[in-house]
Amino acid sequence: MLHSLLRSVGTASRTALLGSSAGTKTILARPLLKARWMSSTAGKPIECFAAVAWEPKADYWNNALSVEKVVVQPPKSGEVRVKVTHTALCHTDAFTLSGEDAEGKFPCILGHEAAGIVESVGEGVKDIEVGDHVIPCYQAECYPEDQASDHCPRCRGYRVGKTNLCGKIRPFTGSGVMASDQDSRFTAQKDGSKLWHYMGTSTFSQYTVLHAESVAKIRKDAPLEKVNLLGCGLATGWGAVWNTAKVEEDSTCAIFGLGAVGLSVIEGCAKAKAKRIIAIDINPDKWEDAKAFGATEFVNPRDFDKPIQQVIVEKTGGGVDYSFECVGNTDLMRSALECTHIGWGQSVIIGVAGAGKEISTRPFQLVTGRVWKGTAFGGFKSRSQVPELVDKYLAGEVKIDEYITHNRNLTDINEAFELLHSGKCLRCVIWMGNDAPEA
Ligand SMILES: NC(=O)c1ccc[n+]([C@@H]2O[C@H](COP(=O)([O-])OP(=O)(O)OC[C@H]3O[C@@H](n4cnc5c(N)ncnc54)[C@H](O)[C@@H]3O)[C@@H](O)[C@H]2O)c1
Ligand SMILES: [Zn+2]
Ligand SMILES: [Zn+2]
Repeated sequence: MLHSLLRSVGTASRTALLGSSAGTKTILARPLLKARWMSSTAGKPIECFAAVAWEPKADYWNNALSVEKVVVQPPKSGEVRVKVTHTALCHTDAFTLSGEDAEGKFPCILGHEAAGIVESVGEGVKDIEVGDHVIPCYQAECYPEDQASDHCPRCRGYRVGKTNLCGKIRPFTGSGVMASDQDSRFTAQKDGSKLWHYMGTSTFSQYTVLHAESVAKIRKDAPLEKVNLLGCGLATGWGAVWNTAKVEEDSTCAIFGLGAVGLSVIEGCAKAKAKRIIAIDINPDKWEDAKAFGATEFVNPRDFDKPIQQVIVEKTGGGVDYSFECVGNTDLMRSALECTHIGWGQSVIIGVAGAGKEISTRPFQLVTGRVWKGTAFGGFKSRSQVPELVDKYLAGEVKIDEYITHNRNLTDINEAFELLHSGKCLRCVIWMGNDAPEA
């Protein structure tokens, strides 16, 4: 895999990607060079390497991305150009790459779980400076002045605090463009083709352009190769427990799906001092991980010849207080709702289902007091709360390292998708300078 990919990148490009070509020295993150290259690249297009998704591919794990040179335009008004140092792969990237995502727009540069360093800022950007360490956030958060005017109705007036789903730039991030001119900042170097942005982040590129609303500034002592995971999966799982469900001490919880998201839900439940944490997965190999993150018991639906909701209701004497669907399977969403307790049970949907899929249950389930909820980015406000999560990690209050099962170079990103697909990988961190530690 690695070899065929390197072949497709080509020898000259490969040398450049590894940092020994003068033309691409911007790729290097050496602190001594930083001040010089930052001032020399500001205001100019940057040529660098990115993993381009030219078209959707149902078998996304099979060499779907092309690592090649792209040109990244300077940031325009209200934008920030960031040197991406590390990015992880999330199942949402795989989902879009597979063609299941109705919003997927190709060709594009995927990626949304990353960290990096600000290279330059566009006009009018107030609180972000060159050299700042940042986490790109696919769920943007507008500024207080937007909330005081008509710029963001979702964050205005009596609605303040009701949701983290700020809408100010969502129409643009959802359609692969930047807000100021509704255009892209990326082109392919080989033929000038336009490449669309993805989720307002596009972190599978050594440089990316972000709306200032999507940039969470973090402290400089945080290891970028770890905290990049706070850009999506872990924040989502913890937030589903703490912000969306608000799990209480002594409660009973069921978690369906034990990938990184499900495991972070388990960690969140353990931190909330839940008494019983039931981990559910069709892959029995997941039990050891689940236990390490705080699960108290494991259930494999394939061990039973009755519906899993019935199994859980019987096991808990009436149902769980909280359940979380972390797979993206609409049948499982129903099971997750129906295994909660009559009167107060709450089920939170986290998994992203394929385009056109619908959920169903008997209305009686809701009439009798169960609550069906969903969460995006765990309800966290990104710019203001991601830095707090970084603090929590550095204070030893939450895990990150334990979710990182693999590290790979950008040239090996297709292998990373293969690992993700195999179920053997929780999170694989891509080192964008091709300097991943030996596996
Ligand atoms: N709502 C959000 O903001 C948000 C954020 C990040 C990820 N997601 C979504 O969360 C989901 C999980 O992400 P992940 O990265 O942890 O994925 P993952 O693929 O690593 O984990 C999924 C797990 O579900 C298990 N599974 C599959 N089918 C099952 C079944 N029928 N019953 C029980 N278990 C089953 C798999 O064995 C695997 O362990 C994805 O759908 C992803 O797109 C949502
Ligand atoms: Zn807003
Ligand atoms: Zn994600």
